[in-house]
Amino acid sequence: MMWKVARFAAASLRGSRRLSTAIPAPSIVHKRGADILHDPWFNKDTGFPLTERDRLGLRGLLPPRVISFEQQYARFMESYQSLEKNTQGQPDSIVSLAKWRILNRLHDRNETLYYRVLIDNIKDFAPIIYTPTVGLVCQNYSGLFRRPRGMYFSAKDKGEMMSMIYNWPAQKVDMIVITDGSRILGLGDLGVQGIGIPIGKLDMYVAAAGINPQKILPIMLDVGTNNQKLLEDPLYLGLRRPRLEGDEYLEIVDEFMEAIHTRWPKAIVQFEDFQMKWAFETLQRYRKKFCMFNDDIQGTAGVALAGLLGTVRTQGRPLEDFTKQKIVVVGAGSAGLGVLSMAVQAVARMGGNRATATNNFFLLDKDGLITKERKNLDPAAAPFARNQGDIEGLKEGDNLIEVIKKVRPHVLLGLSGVGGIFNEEVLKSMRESDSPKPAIFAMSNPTKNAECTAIDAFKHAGPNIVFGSGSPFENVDLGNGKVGHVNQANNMYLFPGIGLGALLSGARLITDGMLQAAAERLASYMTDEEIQDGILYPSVNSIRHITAEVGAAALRTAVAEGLAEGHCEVGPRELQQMSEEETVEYVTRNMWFPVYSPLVHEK
Ligand SMILES: NC(=O)c1ccc[n+]([C@@H]2O[C@H](COP(=O)([O-])OP(=O)(O)OC[C@H]3O[C@@H](n4cnc5c(N)ncnc54)[C@H](O)[C@@H]3O)[C@@H](O)[C@H]2O)c1
Ligand SMILES: O=C(O)C[C@H](O)C(=O)O
Ligand SMILES: [Mg+2]
Repeated sequence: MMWKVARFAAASLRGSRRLSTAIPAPSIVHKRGADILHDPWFNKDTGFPLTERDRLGLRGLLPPRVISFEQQYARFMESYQSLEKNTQGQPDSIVSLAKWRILNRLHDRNETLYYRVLIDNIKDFAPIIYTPTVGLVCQNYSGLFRRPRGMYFSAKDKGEMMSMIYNWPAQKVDMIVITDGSRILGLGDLGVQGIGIPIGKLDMYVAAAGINPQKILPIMLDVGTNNQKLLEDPLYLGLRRPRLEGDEYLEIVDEFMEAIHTRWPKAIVQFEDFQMKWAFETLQRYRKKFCMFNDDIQGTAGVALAGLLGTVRTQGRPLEDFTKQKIVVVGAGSAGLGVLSMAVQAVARMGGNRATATNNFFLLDKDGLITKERKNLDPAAAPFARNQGDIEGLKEGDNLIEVIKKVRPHVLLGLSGVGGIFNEEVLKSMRESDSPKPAIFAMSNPTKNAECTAIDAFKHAGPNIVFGSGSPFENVDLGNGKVGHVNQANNMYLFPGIGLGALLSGARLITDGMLQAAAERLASYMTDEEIQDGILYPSVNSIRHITAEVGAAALRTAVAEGLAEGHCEVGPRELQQMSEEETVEYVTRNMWFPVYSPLVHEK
């Protein structure tokens, strides 16, 4: 990694705001003296100018020299580099956690500097503050816990949430990510320790969508855990009781949603990492009432759809040929079913027959191929259940190898949470695919839960595959100067834009139309040349630009569907009059960018 101050300057210029050269607008602070130094929203560490030190009662509380933002930035990056050097050769988990700690300490102390280093170095830092390290952080939460972040609502707070919500110190909240910790990545039920996920997702909201960090709120809904190990751990920080079920569970979520919308009626709520039954139930329950979405079902679906459409393009075929792609999905959970539902909508939009849209889809769960013969067939999976024998020899419960051999799919997509399930034999069988460029998506997280590694995919399935994974892998050297490109098929390419588009349009709801528009914009982002090289998604380095485009697409659809009520001083009529280009400009202009703003004290 090359860290240079020059890079800081270049990266800083990329943000649109800085081009105005204007002095940043002042921030109002209601504190004075040491209280400011202990508030990461306002703290500038040694960066407080002398006049500000005088005005805010800070004189004498800091060493006399004023250090510039650039110097503070360079100093942090040097510490980070040293840590990288000093931990060389140590196990990955130790190194990743050490990196997470140093970033987290900065986060706790000085948010402006933290978000600036995050934005400027997003490709290197996303794997630390987000997937995959965030999974490790959740697993080790009790030991890592120093300071709380976000809010915790537990089953014990029933009847109190309406008043508790006013304990949050910020006046305004725009973006909320909530989990109940019941399905954290592919790591299962982690109870209260799942709070790391909303924190990581919201960091991506700040980095990618420019949501102001003073207006984000990570939420943990602690309704107990069924993880026996945690229940027996004396240091476990959550409720030590089995999970609430049925109406008791829903009453808690209902109360939370009412409380949130009483205090912040326009806040957007993203549901994250709920076990499947509650993921679907809460989505159905709230999506017509509140501005909310479920990222695992809907965000994932859009990213996968963009990847599937890109796959069609890699084969040099027109997009409409998507209707002819044979797709095997491994994992019939919230994510897998979300992907197939969106794929059906895409087929219908391309003029395909909705009734026959599922003809080319094959769905497996832990018991193998799902057919109509399945005993206790889950109603959510029923639309994708095959008829036995509609491809020769295909039958209920066929294992993955049998399905691949009989179907010869164009795409193999894993959302099972089972690491290594695309083993050598499975990958080799993809060589018989009917596609000249078979696609393999190992979308489960974190890294050890990925269905296969990138190296194994190219090694066993062949160098001409297209590859995507939920967690990041290095590109693969295929020899002779050829590179096997690794796409990070992760919902981070969509959820920030969906949330931002909803926020800036003032959408009452998040509709299928908005989600489709977001996915289609992502799908069309790549050039034909990139697609030919197997590159389906843009570099994480350009995530702000992608998010602006995706956000604008969602916003325009909200306007077209008559759902946009406007945001701040921009009303629905003005939104309606904006051209496509102006919408993107409007979205970009509204992204928060971390700079030290002058602090003005008000009682
Ligand atoms: N890349 C992304 O953006 C993204 C987004 C969402 C979820 N995910 C990942 O997808 C995984 C699943 O998430 P989910 O919410 O759908 O979980 P889930 O628990 O709802 O579903 C998991 C599904 O996998 C099936 N399964 C388990 N073992 C299997 C096996 N051996 N063979 C075939 N199927 C098997 C289960 O029967 C179930 O249908 C997680 O690892 C999660 O991290 C990735
Ligand atoms: O969190 C991620 O990286 C993607 C996704 O939401 C998941 O649950 O795995
Ligand atoms: Mg998730």
